[in-house]
Amino acid sequence: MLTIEGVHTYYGNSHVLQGVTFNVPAGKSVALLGRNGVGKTTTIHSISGLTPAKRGEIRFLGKTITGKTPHEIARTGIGLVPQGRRVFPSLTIRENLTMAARSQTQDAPPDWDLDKVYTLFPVLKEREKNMGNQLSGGQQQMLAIGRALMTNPQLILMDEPSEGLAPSVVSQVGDIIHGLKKSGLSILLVEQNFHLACGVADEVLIMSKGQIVWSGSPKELLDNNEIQHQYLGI
Ligand SMILES: Nc1ncnc2c1ncn2[C@@H]1O[C@H](COP(=O)(O)OP(=O)(O)OP(=O)(O)O)[C@@H](O)[C@H]1O
Repeated sequence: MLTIEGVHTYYGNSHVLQGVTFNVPAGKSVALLGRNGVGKTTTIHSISGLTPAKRGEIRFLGKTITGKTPHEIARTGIGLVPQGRRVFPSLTIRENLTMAARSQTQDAPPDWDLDKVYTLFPVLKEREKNMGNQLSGGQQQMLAIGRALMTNPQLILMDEPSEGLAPSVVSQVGDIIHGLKKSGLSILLVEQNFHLACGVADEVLIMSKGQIVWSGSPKELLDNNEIQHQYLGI
């Protein structure tokens, strides 16, 4: 579904992604792990066009998306749940959601609409007139996920959804990700929370210094103390 091949991305002269290659198969969830600053967010931003790749190719559903604008890439069916949620603080919950609404094709009714997002996250319905900045961290995360779903994506990119959340809320986020997977969405998840990532992923990738240095199943990683220690500091 998503293919990343030999991607190199820079910030000015700083060569951050140094030949990143991996796939996200349709209907699967892939977790991208690694220490701080190795290039995980830059990978997400290269896919979504926010920090375009300088070399290499990114294909989605068989079409090249490298070189397209973030808006064009979103319209191909890639939803982004950004690091830090990026909820609009001075818009209501409802406005945060409806401003993202987009149907997949002009003729077909959208899979995700306000009602369906409210069914998934009833607390957002209860608080729909509240401003974005009046939500707890967990509720803001639900809003960020709901906003991405309103674009009717086929693939969702999630950048550290557990960041700054209490452990009970982190397990709720894990349940939400499981639910999204069940609904047929493909997921690329960047996480610092090793156990959350291993609990929801079909495949785990480890990044170090701008390259993928290990890949395997969550079980293979859980059984491999050396890799955990070397690349994740566990
Ligand atoms: N806007 C920017 N300008 C310059 N350098 C940047 C910028 N954003 C990130 N970097 C640098 O690029 C490298 C990779 O950063 P990136 O945010 O992709 O890492 P990460 O693996 O997501 O880390 P974290 O877990 O801390 O978010 C780091 O050295 C970082 O300092």
